[in-house]
Amino acid sequence: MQATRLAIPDVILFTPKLFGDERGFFLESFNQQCFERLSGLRRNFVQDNHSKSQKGVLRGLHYQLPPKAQGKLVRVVQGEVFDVAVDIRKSSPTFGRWVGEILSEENKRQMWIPEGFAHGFITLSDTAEFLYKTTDYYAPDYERCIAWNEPSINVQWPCAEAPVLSAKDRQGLALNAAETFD
Ligand SMILES: Cc1cn([C@H]2C[C@H](O)[C@@H](COP(=O)(O)OP(=O)(O)O[C@H]3O[C@@H](C)C(=O)[C@@H](O)[C@H]3O)O2)c(=O)[nH]c1=O
Repeated sequence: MQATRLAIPDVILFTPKLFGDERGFFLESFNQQCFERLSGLRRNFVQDNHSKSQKGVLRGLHYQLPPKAQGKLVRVVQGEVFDVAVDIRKSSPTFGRWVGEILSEENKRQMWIPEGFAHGFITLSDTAEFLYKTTDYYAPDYERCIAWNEPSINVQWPCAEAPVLSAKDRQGLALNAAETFD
């Protein structure tokens, strides 16, 4: 496993070591010791999630507030997405800034989205299956959504047409109206 810190260095891109042979391939999709060594963090992942999306579907920008904040370790096992993390920690020098990376079946990369970040992705392939581990349980009362197209964040989503959104995501808040992290 190789780790690269992104322009917001608390967000980490992991590239697993791939063992290919005539049967196919093998990789370690999660190894607690490697995660701790490469990130310098100790986290207890308690939930695994799996979603499938059609092309043009955008899910985000989502987060849970403390005491139910979630760190997320995300990856794609089928298809391709553009995955985005937005720093919403008020005390951070990069508050309101975003980073984005392509995650795909092909590159097998994983992104660590720490607590204190809003997260979203857009599906670039016909379909995409998205898997992620979280450091706390789903808690709908603490769940919040910032609008995917919040102008002050200005994520450069790689899509020409209007994305497909859930009813909830169409109600995403402006950054200055959203509860964020102290
Ligand atoms: C996220 C989640 C949803 N659900 C249910 C609630 C709802 O009926 C259905 C679909 O939920 P949503 O529309 O919120 O799913 P989705 O839009 O895929 O939400 C996810 O988006 C990405 C970007 C994230 O970062 C995740 O943390 C999560 O917020 O699944 C759970 O039971 N457990 C969960 O952990």
